[in-house]
Amino acid sequence: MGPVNATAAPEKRRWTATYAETELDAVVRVPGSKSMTARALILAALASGPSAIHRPLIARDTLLMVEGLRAIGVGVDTADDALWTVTPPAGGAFAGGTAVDCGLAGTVMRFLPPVAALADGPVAFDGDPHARNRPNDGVIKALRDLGVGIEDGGRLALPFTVNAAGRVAGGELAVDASKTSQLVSALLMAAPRFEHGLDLRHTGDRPVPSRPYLDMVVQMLREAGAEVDDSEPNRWRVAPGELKGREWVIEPDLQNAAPFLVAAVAAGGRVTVEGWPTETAQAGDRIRDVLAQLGSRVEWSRGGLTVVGAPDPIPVELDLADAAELTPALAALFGVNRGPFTVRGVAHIRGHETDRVAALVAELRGIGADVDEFEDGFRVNKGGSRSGTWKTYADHRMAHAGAVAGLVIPGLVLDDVACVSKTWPDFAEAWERAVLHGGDRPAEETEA
Ligand SMILES: O=C(O)C1=C[C@@H](OP(=O)(O)O)[C@@H](O)[C@H](O)C1
Ligand SMILES: C=C(OP(=O)(O)O)C(=O)O
Repeated sequence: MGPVNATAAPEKRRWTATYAETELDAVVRVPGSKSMTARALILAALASGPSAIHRPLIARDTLLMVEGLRAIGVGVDTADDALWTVTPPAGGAFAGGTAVDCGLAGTVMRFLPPVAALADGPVAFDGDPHARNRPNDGVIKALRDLGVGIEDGGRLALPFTVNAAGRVAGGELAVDASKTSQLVSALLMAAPRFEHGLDLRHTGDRPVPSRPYLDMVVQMLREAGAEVDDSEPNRWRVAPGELKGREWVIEPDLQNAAPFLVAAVAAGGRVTVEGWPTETAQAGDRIRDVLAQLGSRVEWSRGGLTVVGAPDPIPVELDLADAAELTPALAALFGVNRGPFTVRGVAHIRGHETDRVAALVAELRGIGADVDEFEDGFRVNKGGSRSGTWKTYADHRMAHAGAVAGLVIPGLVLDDVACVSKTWPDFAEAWERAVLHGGDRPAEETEA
């Protein structure tokens, strides 16, 4: 079982980031992928029979998804931390007349409404205060275009109610998914249950960000038995049909792993993330190329992926449109005593847990860095090293960034580290273990 009240917004907790007195030598075990767990839960709920999810992520976002599914009549047994079982409602009939708390989870606020649209009555959605500022106009407009009634008080954002009538006709649909790829993932997963399936096009002026997540959803839909044609750019066709209940095995979360690998560069030394998949659709896999580009050694050893940090990382200009969640940790790496460093292509992270471009620029300037802000990114001209308070803005990845900065800046205090509960409640403890005690298995035991 997860901690009590693990779906509530966490109480704030100050934390002095762990300072790295010496080079790192750690082997780290990270929890399951948020994105795979969320998709497995949704596909299992839509399936015609029960499913099992091995090594699910147990964190606020996925527990909110579980609660949301339970609210519409899905049976989810979470008693065993290593294996969740999901039982769809009899006849696939989701229950209306209920409410869903999205917390701050993009996956919940986007993935669940199209499923709720199949329920037999209204389903109300709301979330944390900042969740109301996150872009959700795409989901609301798409469901309206599909003939589903939505009450949103004209806000085109949370809170809103899906006035479900038990069926969605489906068919052709055009959306602008430039603010979030999750809009496409959400519609594709529910599509096999639409009477005519879905012929979805992205017609926005800007590209869909975070594209590996679309490969992930297509792959998982096919594994569940759906017929998906994604052969044309910006178009996805999903045939109506049954989704099968099945066994899902969740990979380690590579976005949560990334700051640990970045730490090997920031503090020097080597860090291994156990069980890194050799083939994956996870966007976080991009960190391998990025760290190699900076001059680090990246190799398969010690039961996972090992990074030996570049002593003098090469300044880079990165387009992180496809893997933008890597931005905070990399910004902290170059923002302390280093630079130049440029990230572009990440305008959409202004709509993440906080405006991450603005937040990173503010916190890097707070430690004395010279930074230019652009609409779609920023440039660190010269890093800083002033200690003080690093604000996290209720954003787990801002906490990860503060942890990276604090490896090198003695006494850096994060105003709140509890926000990590969104995807890894024990992040701070795991970080401390990795920096001070060799991580989850002493490295000398794993020498091959
Ligand atoms: O589909 C998913 O599981 C995700 C897609 C991405 O969203 P955006 O496309 O909004 O960046 C990513 O940032 C998020 O953490 C998880
Ligand atoms: C953007 C993120 O989350 P969400 O799924 O809430 O969009 C994230 O985890 O970095």
